[in-house]
Amino acid sequence: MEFTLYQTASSAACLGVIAHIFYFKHGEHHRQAIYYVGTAAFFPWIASALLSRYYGLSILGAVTYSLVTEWSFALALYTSMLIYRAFLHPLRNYPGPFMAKTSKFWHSFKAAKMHWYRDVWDLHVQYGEFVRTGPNEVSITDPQAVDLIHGPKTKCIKSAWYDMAYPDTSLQFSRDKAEHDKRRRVAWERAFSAKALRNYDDTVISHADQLIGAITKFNGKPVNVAKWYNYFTADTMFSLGFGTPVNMLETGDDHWTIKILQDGSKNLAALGPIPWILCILSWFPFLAKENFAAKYWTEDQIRARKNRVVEKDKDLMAWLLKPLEPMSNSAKREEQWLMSDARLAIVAGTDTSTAALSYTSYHLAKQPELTAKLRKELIEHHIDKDFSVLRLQDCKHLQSIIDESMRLHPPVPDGVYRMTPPEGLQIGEHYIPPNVTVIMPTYTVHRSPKSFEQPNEFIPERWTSRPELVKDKRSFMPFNVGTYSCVGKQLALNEIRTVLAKLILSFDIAFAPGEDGTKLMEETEDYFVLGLADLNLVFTPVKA
Ligand code: HEM
Repeated sequence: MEFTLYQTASSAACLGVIAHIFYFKHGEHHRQAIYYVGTAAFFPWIASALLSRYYGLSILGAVTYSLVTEWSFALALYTSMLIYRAFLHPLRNYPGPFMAKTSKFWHSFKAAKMHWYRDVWDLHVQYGEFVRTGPNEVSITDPQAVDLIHGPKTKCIKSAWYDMAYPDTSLQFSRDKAEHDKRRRVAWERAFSAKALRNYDDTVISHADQLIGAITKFNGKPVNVAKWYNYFTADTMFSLGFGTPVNMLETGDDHWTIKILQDGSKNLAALGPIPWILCILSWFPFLAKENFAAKYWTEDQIRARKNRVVEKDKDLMAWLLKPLEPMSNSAKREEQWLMSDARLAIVAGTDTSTAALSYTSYHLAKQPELTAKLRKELIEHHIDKDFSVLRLQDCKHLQSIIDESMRLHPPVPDGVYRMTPPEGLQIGEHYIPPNVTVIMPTYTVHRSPKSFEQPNEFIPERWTSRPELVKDKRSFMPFNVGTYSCVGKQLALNEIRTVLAKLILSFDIAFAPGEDGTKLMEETEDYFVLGLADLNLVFTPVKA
């Protein structure tokens, strides 16, 4: 061999630095991660075979040269990357924990503890409104960033986080703006038009009545509402999504698919910050056997729904099955959109509304006088005599209590990940360079003293008679705002208002003995949506 081991290692190390500076430092690489890992796994053995065949090295010598080459390359590449991220990166002057600047593993490690939104809150208390939470990521609580990042005219797009299901896609996970806007227009917005929503009222009301029936049967004994609200939202979303409920309200038990979907979301919480790992794992479906079982089960339900005649436009699936225009020329791709959007409806529409209902009920139990006030309002609007989902939206106090609960406890507390456009983003005095992930952490934004007076206090009147307590309304965004905002918002509000109105008209609501809501506040898990801890309440029938 003409080169010494030392010369080989030095050359490989130089190549590693060059690879970082001229290739890996630019653009996105997570989708190709499987090829890099494959190359790293096979390179030493192929190189060893070539070296022993053409350079006459012994097997041991060839393997040594190959491994030294690979490891020197990798070590230099990672060292170059770490030095760049820590000291030379355009975000180097943004404050944040040192470990966060060097690797997303730091975020992943923290997120695995399932309290990420509170960790981010602590970071903002320590570092201010702009915090570097990753090598290429800034978390922002400044209200003037809302329009720039999320508003209708924003040039920001969805970040690499949305590739966690790649190559599978759905409305929420589509990163291609034109494709996303088309899918939203041809299917989802029609499914949630004011007219379409009225067709879902009967389903919402009938599941709400089932819930009230189930709670009545508890006869004053404690009810874990976090669980029962989840039965309601899941049954409603399965009824609207697939045209048939999963009967959780009837059996009083979790359906296995809901449990798997929730467990799957938990695993994604820890790995979501590192999309390249998820892209690699997607090549090994046997690692997520249960998730695939749930996926195939939901796909069977959709096929069954396709063959079932349902009263005209009575469910959401009716609209997903007949988009205004196809998304592509391929029938296989159309089928993929249908399947993933139907799954999205279930995931997006259950845990979120469950959280909103549970936290609002927590506040009702904490301040019993609120229930009496709301009951009076409902009676004034004749909701007790002539129940109407539509007219519930005129009940301003009810809405203020829902809004104030969602302000203090947003069901998607982490916020959503966006990427700055090629020209970067100027937010006041702060310039964020191009292709940087930006996130507005909803929980922290909702409690910003810059936007709300007494930000940590539950004061529903800030949404009615005391508007001076809202200093910057842009900061209130539980459903997010702009092009990518929640398309199911009105359905969610209809569900939440209906259940609350029916409960308030039927029961007085109080904490169960030994309950004060601490568990809900302290032990609820954050995995992008919330995995709620128990909340035990007692419901006493209202005297006629
Ligand atoms: C209180 C309840 C709810 C809250 C707080 C909520 C919140 C959100 C948020 C913050 C987003 C943005 C996610 C992102 O950009 O990654 C979103 C998107 C979405 N939500 Fe909701 N949601 C709720 C209920 C629902 C319901 C009942 C549905 C019905 C299917 C639904 C369907 C969707 C869909 C399809 C998207 C994707 C929209 C898009 O990317 O264009 N959500 N939601």
